Amino acid sequence: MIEFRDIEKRYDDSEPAVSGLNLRIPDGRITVFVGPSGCGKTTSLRMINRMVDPTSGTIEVDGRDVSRVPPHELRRSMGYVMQQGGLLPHRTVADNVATVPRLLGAGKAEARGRAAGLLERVGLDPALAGRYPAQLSGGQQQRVGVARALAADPPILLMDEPFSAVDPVVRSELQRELLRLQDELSKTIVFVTHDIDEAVLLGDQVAVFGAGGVLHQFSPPAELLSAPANDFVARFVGRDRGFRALSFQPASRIALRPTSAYDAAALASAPRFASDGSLRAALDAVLASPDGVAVATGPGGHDVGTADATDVMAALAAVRGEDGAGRVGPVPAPDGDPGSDGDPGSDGDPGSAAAEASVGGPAGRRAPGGGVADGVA
Ligand SMILES: Nc1ncnc2c1ncn2[C@@H]1O[C@H](COP(=O)(O)OP(=O)(O)OP(=O)(O)O)[C@@H](O)[C@H]1O
Repeated sequence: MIEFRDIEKRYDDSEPAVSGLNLRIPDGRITVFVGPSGCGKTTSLRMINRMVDPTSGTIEVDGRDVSRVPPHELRRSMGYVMQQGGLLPHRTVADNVATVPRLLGAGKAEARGRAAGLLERVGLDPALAGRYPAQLSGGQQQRVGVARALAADPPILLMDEPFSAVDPVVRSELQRELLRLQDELSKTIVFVTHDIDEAVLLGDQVAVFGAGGVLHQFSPPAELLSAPANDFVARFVGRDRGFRALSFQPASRIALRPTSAYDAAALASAPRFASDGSLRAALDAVLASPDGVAVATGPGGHDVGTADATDVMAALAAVRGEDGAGRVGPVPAPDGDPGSDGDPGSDGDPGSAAAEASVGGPAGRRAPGGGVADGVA
């Protein structure tokens, strides 16, 4: 576990970059730091591996105060991926990745073999291994950056806006790839972004920062969407948070109709959604259907029933009727902010409801069957 205790960081006499930060980052999960520009996300991330030292307070990793650990030793246990990949321009892709095992004492052949395995793992075409970074696309460079960060097999991965410089399609691919990798590797990942959609998609836990490096909320994404801690978080999450929250409700709540009730020809071309996916993906399929009817598929890909908008809304109404964590909405509109665009700028509300920074219960990242990954992209 990574624990921030009463952390403050001041670079100079101006407003603190981070203030009063108390946070416990769980092992084996993805924790996302999100917030508008300049709110201390990168500073907080860099204090974990001592690229930046706090002005006061302590950070512990597995109970060890990081200020007592030599930075080079600390960084061996933490991979770091930055926005531009941070690759060495005069070394080939394979050498960029093999450098880390070489530094850790592996022989040349072993390091090369490990690099090839890692590049395959992050989905990079082996034919690109001999190229130089400048000969790769932005998305390919980021894959190499992730492979390099994983080369020492560190338990912790720090990722600073790793996908922000690539186009939306590649970004979505990289996000899915990261979730797939994480299912295999279960690293403790701390991921910085200013994009709330990315935070909600990737995070098991999401920390929302505001002006002056104040933490406003630390919650699983479903809770962030259904119960923002204050007006600042509500504005940051955006007006369509109710729709986004559908990503966390299972499509299995829909009472499906038999496929035999519909015209076979219309059925063949109707959009599909996974019956074990999310309500959001189901609603999307229904809305995309010319006839307003979508077909649910089972785990083997075969058709198991159909649904229309009424069926999806009935499932939603059932969810909304329930108490507790399954709540989708409604969420009270933030005072005086009828037209939020999801980016509250720097007009945070540091004095409002204190951020709850303890880590509770199991994370609720995705609806059963990984439906969110499809639904949010
Ligand atoms: N080396 C530095 N010297 C002085 N001030 C700094 C330094 N690094 C960051 N800051 C200031 O600290 C504050 C927080 O910066 P930080 O980079 O942590 O924010 P951020 O939330 O990651 O922003 P962005 O999303 O724009 O990357 C900002 O006001 C920034 O100007």
